[in-house]
Amino acid sequence: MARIEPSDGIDRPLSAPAHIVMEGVGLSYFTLQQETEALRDVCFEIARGEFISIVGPSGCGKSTLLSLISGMLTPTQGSVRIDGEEVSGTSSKVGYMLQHDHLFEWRDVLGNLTVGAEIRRMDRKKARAKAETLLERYGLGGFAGYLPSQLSGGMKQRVALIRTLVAEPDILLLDEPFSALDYQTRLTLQEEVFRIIKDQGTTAVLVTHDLSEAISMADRVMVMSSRPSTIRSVHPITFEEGSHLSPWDRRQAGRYNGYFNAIWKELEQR
Ligand SMILES: Nc1ncnc2c1ncn2[C@@H]1O[C@H](COP(=O)(O)OP(=O)(O)OP(=O)(O)O)[C@@H](O)[C@H]1O
Repeated sequence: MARIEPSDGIDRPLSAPAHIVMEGVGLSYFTLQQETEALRDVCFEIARGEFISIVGPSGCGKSTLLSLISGMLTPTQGSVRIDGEEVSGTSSKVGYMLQHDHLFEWRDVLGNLTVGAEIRRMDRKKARAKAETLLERYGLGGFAGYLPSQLSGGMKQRVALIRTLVAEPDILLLDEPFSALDYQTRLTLQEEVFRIIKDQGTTAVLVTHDLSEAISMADRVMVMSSRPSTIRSVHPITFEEGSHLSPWDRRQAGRYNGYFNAIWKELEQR
């Protein structure tokens, strides 16, 4: 029987330089009626090019964590740094992919891909050329003139990913990007998105409720506790068969079930 590496849940120092660092991060939401403490004393480092999955109970603060990395939220305590610099506001270096594609229905695929460049008043020609190259590379070459309503759900999510990549982000934040898709499309897109991220060497942080997705895509899986949430444990995911197995191959690999059972038990304990 295949053995899995023991994981004591303790985060180890990175072997590569840190790309994203959170130190003592706390985040509370304030409304007229109440204060909601979402995160407390969150500390972690993510290396450049690393793929991290975040799992945890519903409402524990996973999306909040991504918003802090993206600069859409500012921590109430502690600091968030990217490449050693304190995050202050949003940046085109950080891309976001969400559960729903949020494509503009009245713009064709190419128009959707270049909208970010237009808003940021970047070179339109350059953005258009980049968009066309990416469409070609990722199998949507013939669809530049299609409207979103003429595409399948999986194709629309692929366009949403390409739209993010046009800005050449260093960091990709993925907030349940496959959860609205049917099972077969979800598996196919996981394969494609994984390959694209590895091709580009992008640092990726995936929030998901699907433990199988978390384990099959990530270098490390972070488990969050319930609210006020902190990082409960970190599980490095390694396979004897090699480090560049696709998500599909990882699911068939010997250590996969061991990881699944260990993390599932933790999630059950809350
Ligand atoms: N804008 C807001 N104002 C007040 N409270 C908020 C706001 N956004 C989130 N919260 C609260 O903060 C907590 C964390 O929310 P968040 O969306 O980050 O959790 P999550 O782990 O991503 O949830 P889920 O797994 O259900 O998607 C929740 O209790 C939520 O109700």
